[in-house]
Amino acid sequence: MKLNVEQRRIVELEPTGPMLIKGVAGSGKTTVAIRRINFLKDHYSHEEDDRILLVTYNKTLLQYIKHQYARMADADQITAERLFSSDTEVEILTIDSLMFKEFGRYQRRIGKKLELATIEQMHKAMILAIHHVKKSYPDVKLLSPKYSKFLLDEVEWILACSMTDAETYQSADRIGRASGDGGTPQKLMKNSSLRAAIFDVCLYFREQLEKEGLTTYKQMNLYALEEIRRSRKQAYTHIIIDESQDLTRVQLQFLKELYNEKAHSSLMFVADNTQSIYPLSWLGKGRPYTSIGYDMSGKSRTLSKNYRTTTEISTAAFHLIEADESIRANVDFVKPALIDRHGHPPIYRFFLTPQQQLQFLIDEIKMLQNDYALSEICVVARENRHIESMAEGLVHAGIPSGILQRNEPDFESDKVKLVTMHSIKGLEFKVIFLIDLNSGLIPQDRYADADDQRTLDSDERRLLYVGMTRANELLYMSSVKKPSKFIKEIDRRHMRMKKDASLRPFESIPMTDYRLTDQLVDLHSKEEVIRQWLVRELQETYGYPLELLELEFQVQQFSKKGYCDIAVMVYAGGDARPYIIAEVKRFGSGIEEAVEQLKTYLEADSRAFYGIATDGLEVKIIDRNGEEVQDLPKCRAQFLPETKSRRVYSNLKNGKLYDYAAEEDAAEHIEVKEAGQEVLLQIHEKVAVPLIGNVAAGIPALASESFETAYYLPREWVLSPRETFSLTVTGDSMIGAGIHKGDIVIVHQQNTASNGDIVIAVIDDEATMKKYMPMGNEILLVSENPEYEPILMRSEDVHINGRVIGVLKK
Ligand SMILES: Nc1ncnc2c1ncn2[C@@H]1O[C@H](COP(=O)(O)OP(=O)(O)OP(=O)(O)O)[C@@H](O)[C@H]1O
Repeated sequence: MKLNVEQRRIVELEPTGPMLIKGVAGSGKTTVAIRRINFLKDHYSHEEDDRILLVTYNKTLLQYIKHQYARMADADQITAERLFSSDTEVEILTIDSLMFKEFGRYQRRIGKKLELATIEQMHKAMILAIHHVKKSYPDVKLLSPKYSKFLLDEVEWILACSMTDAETYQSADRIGRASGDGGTPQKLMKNSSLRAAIFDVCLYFREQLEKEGLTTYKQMNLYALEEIRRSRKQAYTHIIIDESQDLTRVQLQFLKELYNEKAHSSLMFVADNTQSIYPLSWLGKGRPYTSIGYDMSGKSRTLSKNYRTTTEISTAAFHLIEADESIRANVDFVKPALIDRHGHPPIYRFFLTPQQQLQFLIDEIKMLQNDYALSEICVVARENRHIESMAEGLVHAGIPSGILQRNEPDFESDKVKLVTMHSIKGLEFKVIFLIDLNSGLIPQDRYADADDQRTLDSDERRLLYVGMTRANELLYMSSVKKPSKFIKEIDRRHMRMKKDASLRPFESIPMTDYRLTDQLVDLHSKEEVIRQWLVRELQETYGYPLELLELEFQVQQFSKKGYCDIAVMVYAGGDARPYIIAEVKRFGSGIEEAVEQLKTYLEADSRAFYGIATDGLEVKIIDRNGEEVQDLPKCRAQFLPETKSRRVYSNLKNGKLYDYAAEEDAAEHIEVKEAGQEVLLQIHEKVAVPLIGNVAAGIPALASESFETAYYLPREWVLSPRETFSLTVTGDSMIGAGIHKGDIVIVHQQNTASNGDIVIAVIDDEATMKKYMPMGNEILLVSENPEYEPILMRSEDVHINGRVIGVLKK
């Protein structure tokens, strides 16, 4: 794999103490972290005691890194072999294993063995603590067994933040913390008797456990920190901390103690706060690095290109994040930059029962097996119980499946993997099924207090974002009974109902937006909701103008008359005939009957080609032989009453717009008018401009060969016919300049450009269309779309492929 310019620069950064690498999901943070190890080893690890540590968040991630490297090409494998050989100079370890080792030393030193308390033991100690402290704080309502769960959580947080004295807790900002379980009305004010009481609970709780020879995971970390501080064993010259946004304060302090600061040492925090999913994490909540003793000003680098997923999946995932101001306001928030890698938009399905969802997965996985190994498919749910029951269902249906174990994850065997959203962090699969995205389950419905629930919603939203951004190629999402409110926040335009079909998921349309109402008898019928959705889909997604749609279209079946719910009429030889017919049923009522009805209509009227039956939940498309087909055809120009293809030509050479029409079958027959004028322009000479591909592919080296499609333009619109080509626009980075996906850009092949030109530029072997703005030795490539950040590049890293001189717009 070839790193991009920014990634390479980070790998080769000169070590200057603490530094921060911020990046969006899939931007290569882990990749960069691993590559950097060898760079440090080769150039900044020359003293005898120099050692390098890469810390991963958990064992799954550690195993995953090993697994990924084992599958890489030769050059990378050499990297891997160097890393995973029994090399005393480099260690790749989980934060837990590091701390557990130190905890062991602590126990040996004090000569006492401490066991991890079970949930029940912790609960018991908490109840004792509540009763004990209540005596001193009789007025504090929170001191009640009813709130033991919340108090336990708060105590864990106090310990995780190493607040070892009451004053620190009294003045702490409880960023991202709820104020109480079950809708406790009090907010936990600073310097209050409430906080004093909670801190006493914390002390007494620890005492109780210790008496029993017990400890908690968070307390164990504190012991480890105490031990490392005693031994002052600064063991590593370079430390790279992956997923640092999820570490607790104690864990961060612990790593700081391991850092052996020298003139050539480095401490690299690799983070993405948008993926911070643990409520006890310290930096992920937006706290500054100064809170752990580091000033990162001028020491941070950003990776914003998501290489893992397609633009379609990234866009849908980002919609979730965009809807939450508190996530975007985080100091270290990085807006993802989209890359020109396109694929299938996420598929969303809604089901009435878990059995329907299971059946859908079974059918879909069986179909996917033609293109994917089972090990490339992963099913992800919010809760363990959902993956357990899904695993059982899949195995029962004969699909080899297994839950990915945290400690010993099996990535190799050819089985569908199942995992929770928390555990999939850092991993990736070609196909992801996110199941049970149900109301009340994600986000969990835990607090009556609106502020508390909002805080929890943000955490849960990030969790779903993590899940969505794990997919390399295909993302499925599904809900049962009632969809999660997050689903509604993802614009339907970014989702599909079915694989390889353009149909978007069902959405209920308000009656005020109903279309073709003049053809309706009963606006209130239950089927109408479904029909209106399908009308909109036929119009917006498939491009059939409303004038072509007829409702209650009459089909003559011998002596009987039938009426199909929608007919899409097309023109052929001047006459309109039905082309697609549709039957709709009440939401969720099944489509078998509708499919049978369609078949008889298609038999009766041999002019119709396709039928579509749907109840909003299920959809089936058939051809006139009754065979199932993947999708409906989109509207084509020849379906319309006229046969000319009409476009607008925006001539960037003179800034004028023209109405442009070409015959569908004889492209050289063109008519051109200045926009809005009646008079046709005289065309003395025409040139054929070949369509050689799309913008993402750029202009190939041998662009002078003959190509199938060409657009004919007046000679004066181009500069030099032999160096003029056309490309289809694939992305939406220039919508502000009126250039949209599907438009055709006319490009003059050239290697230079002037300020303000729209150019096809190649960066890292990838072509892209941008506005060109030179700035000294660097070049600013600007998108005309606020969603995309400008890219500043060194001139030598940018290759100009051509200049856009005109746009043929639909
Ligand atoms: N320059 C590149 N070219 C092609 N693929 C890349 C490049 N950089 C990274 N990738 C690929 O993108 C995917 C994501 O990389 P990686 O896991 O390192 O990202 P990350 O930022 O750590 O992701 P996350 O935070 O979401 O876990 C991997 O499949 C990796 O191989």
